[in-house]
Amino acid sequence: MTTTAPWWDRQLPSGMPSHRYRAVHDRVALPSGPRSWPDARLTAAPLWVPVDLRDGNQALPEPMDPERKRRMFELLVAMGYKEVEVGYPSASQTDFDFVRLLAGSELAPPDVTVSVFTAARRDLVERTVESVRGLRGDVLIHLYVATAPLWRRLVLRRSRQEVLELVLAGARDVLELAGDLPRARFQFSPEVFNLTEPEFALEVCDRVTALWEASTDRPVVLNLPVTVEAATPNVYADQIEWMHRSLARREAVILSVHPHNDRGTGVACAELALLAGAQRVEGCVFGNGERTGNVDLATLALNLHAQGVDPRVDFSDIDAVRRTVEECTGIAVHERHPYVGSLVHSAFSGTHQDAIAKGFAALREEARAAGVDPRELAWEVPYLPVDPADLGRSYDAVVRVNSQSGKGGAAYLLRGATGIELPRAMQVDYARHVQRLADDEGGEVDGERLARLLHEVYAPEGGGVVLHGWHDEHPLDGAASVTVDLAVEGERRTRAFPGAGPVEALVLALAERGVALEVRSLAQQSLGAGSAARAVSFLEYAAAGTAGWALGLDSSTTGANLAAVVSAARRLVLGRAASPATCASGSRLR
Ligand SMILES: CC(=O)SCCNC(=O)CCNC(=O)[C@H](O)C(C)(C)COP(=O)(O)OP(=O)(O)OC[C@H]1O[C@@H](n2cnc3c(N)ncnc32)[C@H](O)[C@@H]1OP(=O)(O)O
Ligand SMILES: CC(C)C(=O)C(=O)O
Repeated sequence: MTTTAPWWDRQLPSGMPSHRYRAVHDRVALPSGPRSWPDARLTAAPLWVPVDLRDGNQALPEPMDPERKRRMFELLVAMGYKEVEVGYPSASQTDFDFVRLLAGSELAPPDVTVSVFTAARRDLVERTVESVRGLRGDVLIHLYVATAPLWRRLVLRRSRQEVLELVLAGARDVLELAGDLPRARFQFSPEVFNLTEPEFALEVCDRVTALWEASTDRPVVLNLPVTVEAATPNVYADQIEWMHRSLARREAVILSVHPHNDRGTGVACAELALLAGAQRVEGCVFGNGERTGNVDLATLALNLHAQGVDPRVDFSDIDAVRRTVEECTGIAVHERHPYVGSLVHSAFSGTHQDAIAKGFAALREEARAAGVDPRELAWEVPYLPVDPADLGRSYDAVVRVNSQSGKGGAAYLLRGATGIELPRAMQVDYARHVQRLADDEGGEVDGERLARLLHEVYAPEGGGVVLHGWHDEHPLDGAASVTVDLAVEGERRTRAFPGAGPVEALVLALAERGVALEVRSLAQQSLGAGSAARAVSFLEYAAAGTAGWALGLDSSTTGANLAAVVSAARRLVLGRAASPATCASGSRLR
């Protein structure tokens, strides 16, 4: 195969020392075998195990104090997690005390399994077992030993055989010290599984499950971690599928994964591992953990939700979850974090806003036609993979306006802030003003500012045009007429216009005073209901080679129409003052 780059690829060697690294395939060869994960589908949530209180906690610059541990635990339980790794009780007094707190209180419900972590050292196992005595529910004693060659050579300084013996000695200690605890089960993790020779990982795991006599009544958790992510997720999927097919006592094993996120593909690793036969996932709620973190349980759960699969944990108030996690870890969740970031349901760009607004309108219309709440309908809104309302978010932040936005976004936000639905052609004109404002002021334009802008542009004050009053007369023996009491630039006159309607009369009165305009279209909308109802009029006018829009608001539709004509006249007068050639903010007629 040639390595010559095609003509369209002009990238040059970077000069970075990439030659110092070796691909995982060159370090750990996976035995070939059948592979079914590429065709599998995720149809059910796995057993989730948050390790925020252990793996997440050990990675914090300032580990959680007892109060924060407690809050995190309560949150996890309230969200519906049924197995929680609560600490490394032999490693710190805080962790030991926390497990004792759980044992001596009602904090851990009986249906929640409490998992505790230990290395393979007898004194550490002893202390671990001491910590869990008296717990009401199931207990999982989680033993780990690194099995990968680099760790064997540099960290443990033991041969393969010696590492196997270390594991078995630890497993014997666990069995001896905790085997008689009524509700204890065991877990083993060959740490750095992903960089361990598969046959060795298999041998170690099979020896442990044999020693612990794994059975369907007392299954053993085999947790195969991506301790340091080092390969593309398909490699991990192959490793998991091979283990899944090769393990002895498979029916007595709960196959678990524990991906880290060094390559940024922890979520992909977990998902592909589930396709490949894993049944349980360890991770942290928003991906806290060593280096780039543990796999993000929120993303995994909500990825399922967004595919129509019940995640079996509750993220319906995701911001409350985020606040607690942030307070407990002291680490802020990024604005672009999947599902939970403050910006992830917001669209600033015009085409996205347009599409989202159309999606919402279609949903509203479908719901209206079917006589149901929109939340009962299948979610199909472009650019929004999930309904923000499912996560306890309002729609307020969905569309946000800045200089990248278009007419759809501005109109959408204005509608939310004022209830006013601009006619489509007026949206185009208004968007130009919004764009100018966003460019001039920089940053974001909120709904309140959009409402002010609407009034400033389309219903300006001043211009010397004041409609003091009007009335119509319908004499029984004569022609109807409308009388208009109008001031233009300080000069007030009252005049009757026989045969004219109110709008026409006002237009004629203005023309007499040198403010000529032609009404091209007039549309109305009512705002609110009952005695508080108000009418809004949208007037499109032409005058002296220009066209423009004006807005009128009043308690009656006629009053709103007349107010819109006054607004148009003011715009013309103000525009003349600003520039004799063009009308203020109006567009020239072609
Ligand atoms: C991938 C993971 O997340 S693993 C979990 C990591 N978590 C933590 O380390 C948090 C808490 N840890 C601690 O507080 C400490 O490491 C303790 C209390 C457990 C042990 O402390 P120390 O006895 O001082 O050992 P220290 O941490 O310096 O070094 C680890 C020792 O354990 C050995 N070791 C490492 N893993 C294991 C294991 N799974 N089983 C047995 N021994 C192990 C190392 O080879 C090293 O031994 P050495 O001192 O003979 O070289
Ligand atoms: C030992 C296991 C579970 C672990 O924390 C890891 O490998 O990251």
